[in-house]
Amino acid sequence: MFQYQCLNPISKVGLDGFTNDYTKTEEIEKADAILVRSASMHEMKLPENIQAIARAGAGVNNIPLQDCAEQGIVVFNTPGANANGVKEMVIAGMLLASRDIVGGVEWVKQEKDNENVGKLAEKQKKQFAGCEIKGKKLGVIGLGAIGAMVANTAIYLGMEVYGYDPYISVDTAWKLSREIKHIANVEDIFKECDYITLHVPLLDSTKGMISKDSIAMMKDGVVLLNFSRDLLVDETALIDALETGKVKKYVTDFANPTVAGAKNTLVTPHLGASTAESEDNCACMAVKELRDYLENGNIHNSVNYPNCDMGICGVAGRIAINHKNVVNMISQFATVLGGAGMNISDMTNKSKGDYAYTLIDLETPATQEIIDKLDEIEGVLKVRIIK
Ligand SMILES: NC(=O)C1=CN([C@@H]2O[C@H](COP(=O)(O)OP(=O)(O)OC[C@H]3O[C@@H](n4cnc5c(N)ncnc54)[C@H](O)[C@@H]3O)[C@@H](O)[C@H]2O)C=CC1
Ligand SMILES: O=C(O)CCC(=O)C(=O)O
Repeated sequence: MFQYQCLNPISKVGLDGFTNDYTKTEEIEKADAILVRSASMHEMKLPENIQAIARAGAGVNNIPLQDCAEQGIVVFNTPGANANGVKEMVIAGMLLASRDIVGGVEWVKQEKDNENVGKLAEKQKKQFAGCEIKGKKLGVIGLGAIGAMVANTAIYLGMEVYGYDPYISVDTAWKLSREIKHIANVEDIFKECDYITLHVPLLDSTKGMISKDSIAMMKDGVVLLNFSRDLLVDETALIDALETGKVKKYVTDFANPTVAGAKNTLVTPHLGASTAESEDNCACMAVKELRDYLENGNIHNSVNYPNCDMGICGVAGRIAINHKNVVNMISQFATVLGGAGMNISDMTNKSKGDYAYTLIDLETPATQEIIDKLDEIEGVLKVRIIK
């Protein structure tokens, strides 16, 4: 039996993927797993009983990944599961920034009691007019699940698309339209593009990537779209650029006091993934990942531990060991198991950065005594009997 806690509302369609062996708890001390969306976990103390955290979404900047890894807690996300939802918001954002659609709608509302509203509209509409996106240059920074979809869709809309991602995955590269121009230097995007959209994770290396200097390189009247995270942009510098008209519009999904009432901003309340489809997709993927980890020890889509798969646990015994990626671990595991007369029938060891994971199938079920001995080995962070 397993217990899980939800730190945010998680789609029922996804939670229905848990079998009767799972129950929901409000007590973190009882939970084996946590499901989370955007709730910040940085100040939370995670008890030893927590085995895994699944972020029903892409961005994991709300989770202390390193601390979790150090506690042997595997953190998952759901790559691509909400990408279409965000892509549709980005396309909407480009259109809303191109004509003053929001201002026009507001104007009509204000004139709701004016019986000449139709006639007046013909006179007033020029103040809300703008341009089309067809033929304009769009720079996409970050060509992962979302960026690739935005780039491909913009091609269909007749835009000239420049794509920049020095770490692009082979899978995503295959999915990109051949009409997208591959940009090797992000400054070319700053200098050339009419619209620039950000689709990178918030990391130390990406924080503040849109700075006073990068804004200075941009074309006058550029539109900046940020559906990734607010800290990617030096928003104080951006507000100055919006005041002068250097940046025509800032479309952002991240409300904060700096941008909420600022001139020429279109701010949405983190709505990118708020569609029934995205919420269901993320929750289904998150639940699947947690179940495979808790029931079989397999890891798929972890952001702090390596992927590892030994299939469904149909053997007599299986143990999972989360440990530091240091020398001599496997021989120590084998010594403990061999010393207890336990024969290893299969084994996988994978590493990711400073952390590693070993799954061991045994011809006999593991005992608590063995687990305690493995736990004593220096560098071992967590040991679990799967079966
Ligand atoms: N507004 C919303 O509701 C949502 C926001 N997001 C945000 O969007 C971000 C991207 O999401 P996905 O596309 O699903 O993630 P992803 O992991 O599929 O793609 C991120 C891409 O950024 C690239 N990248 C990393 N550093 C870079 C750099 N310095 N310059 C250029 N490219 C760089 C990576 O190589 C990768 O291809 C998330 O990390 C999250 O912060 C994601 C989903 C919903
Ligand atoms: O769960 C949400 O609504 C936020 C989605 C998001 O920002 C993400 O997946 O990175």
